[in-house]
Amino acid sequence: MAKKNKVSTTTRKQLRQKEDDYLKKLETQIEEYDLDSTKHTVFKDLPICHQTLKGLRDSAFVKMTEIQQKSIPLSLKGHDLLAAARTGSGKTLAFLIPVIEKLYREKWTEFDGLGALIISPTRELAMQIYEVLVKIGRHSSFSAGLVIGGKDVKYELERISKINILVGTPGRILQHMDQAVGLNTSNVQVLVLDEADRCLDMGFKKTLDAIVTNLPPVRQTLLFSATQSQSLADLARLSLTDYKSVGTAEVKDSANVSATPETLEQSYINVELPDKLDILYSFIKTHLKSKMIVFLSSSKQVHFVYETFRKLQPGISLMHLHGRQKQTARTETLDKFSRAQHTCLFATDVVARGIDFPAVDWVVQADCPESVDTYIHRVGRCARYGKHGKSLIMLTPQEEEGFLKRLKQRHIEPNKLTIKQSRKKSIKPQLQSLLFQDPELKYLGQKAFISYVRSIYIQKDKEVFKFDELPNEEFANSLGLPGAPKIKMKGMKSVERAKELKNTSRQLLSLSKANEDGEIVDRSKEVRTRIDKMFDRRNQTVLSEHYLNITKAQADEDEEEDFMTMKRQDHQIKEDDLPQLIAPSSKRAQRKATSKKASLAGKGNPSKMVFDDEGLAHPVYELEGEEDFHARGGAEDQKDAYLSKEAQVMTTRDVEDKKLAKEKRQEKKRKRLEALRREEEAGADNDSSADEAPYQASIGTGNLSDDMNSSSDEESGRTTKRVRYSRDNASDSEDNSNKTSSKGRVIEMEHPESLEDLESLTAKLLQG
Ligand SMILES: Nc1ncnc2c1ncn2[C@@H]1O[C@H](COP(=O)(O)OP(=O)(O)OP(=O)(O)O)[C@@H](O)[C@H]1O
Repeated sequence: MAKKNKVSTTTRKQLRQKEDDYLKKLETQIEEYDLDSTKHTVFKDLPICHQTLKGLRDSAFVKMTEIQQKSIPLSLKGHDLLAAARTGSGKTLAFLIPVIEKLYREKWTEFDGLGALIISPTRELAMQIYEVLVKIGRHSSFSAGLVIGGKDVKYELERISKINILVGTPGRILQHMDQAVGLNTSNVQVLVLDEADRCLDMGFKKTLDAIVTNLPPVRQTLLFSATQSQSLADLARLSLTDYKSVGTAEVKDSANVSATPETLEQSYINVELPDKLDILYSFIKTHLKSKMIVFLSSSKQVHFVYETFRKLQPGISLMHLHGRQKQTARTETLDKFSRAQHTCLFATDVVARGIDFPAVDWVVQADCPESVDTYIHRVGRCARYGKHGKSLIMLTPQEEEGFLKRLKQRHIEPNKLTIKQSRKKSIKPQLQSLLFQDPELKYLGQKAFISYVRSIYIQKDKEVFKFDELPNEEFANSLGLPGAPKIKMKGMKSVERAKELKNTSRQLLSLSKANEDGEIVDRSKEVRTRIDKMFDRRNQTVLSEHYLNITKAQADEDEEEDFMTMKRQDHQIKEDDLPQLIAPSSKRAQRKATSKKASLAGKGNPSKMVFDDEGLAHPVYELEGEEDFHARGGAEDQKDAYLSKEAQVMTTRDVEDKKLAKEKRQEKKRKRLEALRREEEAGADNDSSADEAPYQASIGTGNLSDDMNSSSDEESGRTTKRVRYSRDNASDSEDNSNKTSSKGRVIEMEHPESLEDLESLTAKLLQG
């Protein structure tokens, strides 16, 4: 046994030695590795471990892409890196391989905690990176974890301490850093930012800074992106000092090099904004055998186009994906779209970056992107890894010149396409009819309109996006809306901004038929059809429902319209016409407002009015036997006589009513006593005097006393509790015919075991 142990110890020592030798050899190979990328074209040439090589081979990765050839050796040598390469050129592997290798060479184990942190700006991208990591790292012994928003944070918390390589979105990673006791970041060896320019931009600045302050200053940092826009100051935040750049010059602005894939065929069409949906629909109809992504500027746009096009049934499966969907729905769509052959996905820029959808034929940018970078990322969803792909961007006449100029500066020159009029189909009537039938759709349309207008308004590049020139009314009609929703700007901070908005708000105000003083122009003389009116009515309901129910949750949902509110132009009603709907603020005042008594108070005594044949109202005495009445004299003269006569009648009636009520009461009590007597007789046989545990309960207004007993009914085989019911009821004391004293009168009942028992007991008591 001892010998065996000795052998195994020796073997272990030998193994360790062998491993150390292997690691030393790897280190030497890395040091001596020739950085001339043309010399090494396959992964096998790289100084990386067997396990990683096997993982790559199993995943059918054999030949390296250009960015991989250039960047992996540098990363292996331990340099910080700023790498840029076209979309779909294999950047994911370019950073994952060095991460795995670094931990391998450091002999990382699960007890060493977190060794590498990979940050991605979107959940979808993080998921994808994680999948590739699991694929190529399947023969390694590290543990990997994915932390993204929308997932169960508690579940993640429990496991996070054992993770060696963590992939996630900035917000969720920081949340874990704040919450997870087990997440020790003091040992992190490598930090990776995928889509670095996005991670570094203002939206993520604070979060990223907070994450970085939790990391050790001595570490390797790798930044990857298809576009590079960050300043040196941004890089300094990440303590990138002596870093190497790969491919950044090409991507940025070197002469004649476009940042888009060479295999991508790019085109554009000039489309008037109100024709956009017609063209989009016609495009989809003529590309039914394609897999395409249609980019729109906002979630609301996506939602609206998806819902309406779905109803129009173009003949291809439709999907939609945007950031306001639940994570499960997003993941499901992502998965479905990846697997589908012919399909159309309407999406926001949430999938513009990094997502590797297989075999996408077309990328259609229905709304102009905010920048050339976004354009590059969007079109990069097709033509990936050397495959062929096509892109189409729709530019309005206002956007065309400016955006083409921007593209040209980055050496992107899409071909102009024209639309065959014969293939163009107008869907405006269908949209109008759909929105007319479905108020929810109409509501979506209004939201889509507003979010589009807003998206144009907030764009920084005013040479491309001209808010003032938007054909609002026509655009609204093209969405199927009867008119442009009125948009009220909020939060205008600077005078300049206010000035800028003056023209446009005037334009919008004129649409709402109100003059500059805010007076409503009389629309009664306009010719309005029955359908117009119905439309208005429905619309009112929809809006009121949504706007009256705005809660905090909804406010979150509507954050996009933070500085805008919507008011339908044809909803303007003069304030005088409206009933007072101002809600009282205090609870007391609210109670008062809803109390009938309070609402009648202060209105004086009510007087009954009767309407004559002409519909005129009269006090009741005026119309009683009208002719006789007038024969007896004027109304004022007869008023007092009439009132005293009526008072006499009422007194007589009152006496009769009281008498009748007393008789009814006596009859009821007589019946009740009879029933009680019958019950007492029937209950005498089963009575038990055995003391049992007290039982407390209360039913209705009667009190069950503490001396309630329960007994066991052995015959029936179930526990039957008997309760002594002592009633102290004021009405009983009035009853002189009752010989039993009302106080302490005992009614013995079966204690209710079930709800039915309870109900029957209540019924019995009430009867009694
Ligand atoms: N060496 C390789 N051999 C074969 N296929 C590869 C190789 N490297 C990457 N790929 C494939 O190329 C596609 C694009 O890779 P990846 O998603 O890493 O691109 P990317 O440069 O990160 O793109 P983006 O800029 O859009 O994020 C993926 O399907 C990936 O599997």
